[in-house]
Amino acid sequence: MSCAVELQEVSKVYGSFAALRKVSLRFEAGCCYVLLGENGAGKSTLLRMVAGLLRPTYGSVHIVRDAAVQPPAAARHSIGYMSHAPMLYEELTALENMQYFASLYREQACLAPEEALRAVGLDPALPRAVGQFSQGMRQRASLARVLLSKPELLLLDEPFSNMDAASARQMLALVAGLRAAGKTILLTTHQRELAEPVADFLLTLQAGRVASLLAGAANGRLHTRNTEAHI
Ligand SMILES: Nc1ncnc2c1ncn2[C@@H]1O[C@H](COP(=O)(O)OP(=O)(O)OP(=O)(O)O)[C@@H](O)[C@H]1O
Repeated sequence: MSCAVELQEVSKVYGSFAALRKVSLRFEAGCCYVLLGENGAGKSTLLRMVAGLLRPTYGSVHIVRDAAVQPPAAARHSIGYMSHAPMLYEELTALENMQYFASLYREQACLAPEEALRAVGLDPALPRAVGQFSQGMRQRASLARVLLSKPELLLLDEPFSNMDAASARQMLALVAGLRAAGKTILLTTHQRELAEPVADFLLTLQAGRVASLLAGAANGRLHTRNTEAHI
């Protein structure tokens, strides 16, 4: 099962300022959308709204899973949101972090902590605290935390930020693997050239509006759907 997302006439207004203006879009299930746009264009606002962390001032956001159409809050078990901040405990190891977050998913089948770390190429036995990790490792640990709950819809805010080129390529390969596993992915980035190979669609926002929606390099490339995939 995979999630599609529908936005109808969505606006987000702060005081007299509109961060998003009448955005109507459908994000198709199993596709990777790369969200582009200058600082302040509204990318994070859109992602946070799909995650159910922000409510639209006007309009509606719905998550569509098979026949079920739900607001994000009701579909939260299907949604994995990775924010700018890693949201990990710096003094704990990656495994201890995963064990802690897995313990929060009592009513939901989730990945084993070790499995989530291996899925992002981290050694669960690494005795180092996350605070001592490189930015690339930290971001991968953050992705592992998101993958723990086996979300079908992944919302990744700047997953390549502040990384060296090798770490960014590693993260990109992980995103490509998740796409191949049939996840729906919305990711924001300022690095268009880097992300384009995994994009089914490139969505550019400008001052809170959709400026363009173009086919990306991965568009039409068959997904190697792997129903056995755990990620
Ligand atoms: N809580 C808030 N109160 C007031 N204005 C806000 C709030 N959150 C966001 N904004 C404004 O809304 C606009 C869109 O912000 P958003 O973070 O979505 O942009 P972005 O495209 O993700 O930018 P960046 O690439 O810098 O992360 C910005 O002008 C921002 O200052």
